[in-house]
Amino acid sequence: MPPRPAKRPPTRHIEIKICGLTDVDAVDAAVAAGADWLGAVFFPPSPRAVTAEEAADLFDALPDDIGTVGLFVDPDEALLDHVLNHVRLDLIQLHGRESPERIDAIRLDYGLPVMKALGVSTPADLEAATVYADHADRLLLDAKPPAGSDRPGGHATAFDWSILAGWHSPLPWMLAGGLTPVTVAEAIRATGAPGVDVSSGVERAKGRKDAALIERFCAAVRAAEGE
Ligand SMILES: O=C(O)c1ccccc1N[C@@H]1O[C@H](COP(=O)(O)O)[C@@H](O)[C@H]1O
Repeated sequence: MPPRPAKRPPTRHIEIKICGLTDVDAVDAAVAAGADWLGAVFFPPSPRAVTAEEAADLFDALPDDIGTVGLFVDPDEALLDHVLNHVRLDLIQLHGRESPERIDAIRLDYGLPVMKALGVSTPADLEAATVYADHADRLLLDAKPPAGSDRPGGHATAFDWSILAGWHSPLPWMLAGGLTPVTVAEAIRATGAPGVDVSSGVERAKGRKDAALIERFCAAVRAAEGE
């Protein structure tokens, strides 16, 4: 019998962030599926918003190798103080119009790394990455919100990934915006993203995560790692 071809081991680890978690079943599904980061949204207009107390319940018993992310939009001190007094966060995601100086202040005050979200629709938008390079720890590239929206992300829309051709990020980065279990492998191939972030694409209804979709999303990423 001819020898069975050796299974190709993954050549890299692509970080997976599941964002906008609101219930313990989805948290358990994300952990079981091998997510690296779990995100909670602290922005009241979002259909995925949780209170600090709810996030503490979701995140308190996580394995040590899973990172927790708090998503904020132009947060003031009162909100950051309140959340960080209740929840163990490993990373602060800033998804608003925070300036480089504001990010410096938040990093200094709270002693946590910051991932700055940048809205992308044209190549010129990538210039912002350089502006934030010496201020943030990570970048998140997301589609811009539709005009008139009450929130700057979580709209299940992707941007044109070809914009990233030849782009070299000055910081570790993640790709976001409209990713799904069906599209994420192609997104990784097209952009070379070292990390991916999903919210809407693993929901059965707005704000309601689906364990099977989380499992399928993570499996698609892990399969793409070996390509
Ligand atoms: O999810 C939200 O409601 C949200 C609100 C305010 C800022 C960002 C938000 N979501 C983040 O946007 C990206 C992309 O999300 P999607 O996969 O396209 O739904 C991701 O980081 C979400 O957590």
